[in-house]
Amino acid sequence: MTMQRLVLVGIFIVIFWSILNKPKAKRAFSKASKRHQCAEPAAISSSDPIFGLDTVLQTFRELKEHRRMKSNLELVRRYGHTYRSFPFGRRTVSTIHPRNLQMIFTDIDTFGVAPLRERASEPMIGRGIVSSDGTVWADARTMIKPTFNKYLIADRKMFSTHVEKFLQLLPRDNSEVNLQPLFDRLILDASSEFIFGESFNSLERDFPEDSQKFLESFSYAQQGVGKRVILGKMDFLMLDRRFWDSCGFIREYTRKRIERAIGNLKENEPHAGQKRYILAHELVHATSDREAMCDQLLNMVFAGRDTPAVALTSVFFCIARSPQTWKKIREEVKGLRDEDLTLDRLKTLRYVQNVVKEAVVLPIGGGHNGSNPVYLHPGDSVSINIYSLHRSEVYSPDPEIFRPERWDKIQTTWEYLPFGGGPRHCPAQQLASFWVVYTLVKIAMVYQEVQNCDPEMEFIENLKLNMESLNGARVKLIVA
Ligand code: HEM
Repeated sequence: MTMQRLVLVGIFIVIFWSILNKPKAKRAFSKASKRHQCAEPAAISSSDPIFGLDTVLQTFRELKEHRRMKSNLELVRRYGHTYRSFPFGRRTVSTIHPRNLQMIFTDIDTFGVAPLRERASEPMIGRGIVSSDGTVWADARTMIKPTFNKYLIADRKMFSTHVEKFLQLLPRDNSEVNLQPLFDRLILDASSEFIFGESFNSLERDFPEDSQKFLESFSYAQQGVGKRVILGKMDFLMLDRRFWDSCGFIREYTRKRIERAIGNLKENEPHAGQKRYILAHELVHATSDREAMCDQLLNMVFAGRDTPAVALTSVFFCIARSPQTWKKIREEVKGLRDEDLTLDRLKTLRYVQNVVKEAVVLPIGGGHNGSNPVYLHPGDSVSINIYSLHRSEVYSPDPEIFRPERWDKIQTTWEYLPFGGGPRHCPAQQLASFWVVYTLVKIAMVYQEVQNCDPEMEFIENLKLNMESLNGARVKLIVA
């Protein structure tokens, strides 16, 4: 038999086998579905029920018009807490029901992140704690988690140095300032020092050009990864040279930083029991593979470069529209001295903590009862929308109003997940919360009033991978 014939026979067998097996698989699923008394969730209306191209195009349109999250919330209000759609013909079940969330966040062997994240983000951050499942994730998690706690205890002073530089850049003449780019720089400097051992020094006047280029490339590539997640296997449709150039630059720059960090390893030997916890140095003990190190460190930058800055900007966006809140914060921080600002002391500032909870991801959500289970097929996408979860009216009657006092009464479990949950919850939760609360308190110790300067009162979303305020937080800070 010729080679051509062999190939044709092969193709024929594969097609025949899949036709034969499809009804079998379907039957197995429908049997299992019946056994569990499953029912299909509502399907969102679509003019293309096979390929769902209208759903995909609508997603891109909503992203461009800065209303993707708002539209998601509208879908929840129209279809309920769980519904399905078919972008590119792939069955996607979206849910915000706390019982479903508990299962999804806890059972990480069944609900992996790699099928969605690994392919989309590989050109930028390779494989690591954020993008992968299985042993790649488990090894990285085991190595990284203790570093966060040790670092938090040992090196709190480092953060206060960056905050002092940040405070120097705030106007003292009651003029308008957009806090967003300044928060971005603060968090970039703090997180780069923790990750590489040397800060990118973006708060200094002479912000090095290559650090600046790294930052720009990182933001651009992050947006590209967001688009690639939506496109899935159709990512070849994203013809964007700048995305690939940005990824190339980011990786090259990180390799150089790793070499420098390794060069500085000796200087970081503990002096009198004092040790600085630097992630790159911890990694050197775990692996000698430079590309694996590059992947792990970039995964960390991906997760931590701007998340606390986004939280701080949201806090000030809300405070600027709520003068009462600032008065109460000032009342609570009255009399505090710099040396009081320890992790434990900051945890006792109940009102300040409530403000952060309320603003980081506004109010909270809750579940509808009595719905049937949903049967999931292998390969289905399961999508969780934390924005909609935290705005569900069932748990709290006025979810869109900024009201930190609600946290005096609310106890949450799987209804409030700003740091995720289960085995993959954010390992930097304590550190990031400390950075946010510390910065807020330091500003409140200097300024007696925060006035809004933004003519737009509504929050307009800017969805990159995180959601941030499109207009930042434009305020006047009035010196006490
Ligand atoms: C207010 C700031 C922050 C928020 C709200 C936040 C939130 C989250 C959330 C929701 C997740 C789970 C994501 C998912 O798997 O879908 C996560 C994971 C993660 N975060 Fe954070 N994060 C913050 C700051 C940071 C910082 C500063 C770092 C590092 C310096 C960091 C490192 C990580 C890592 C490595 C993961 C992946 C954990 C894993 O998959 O095992 N985060 N974070």
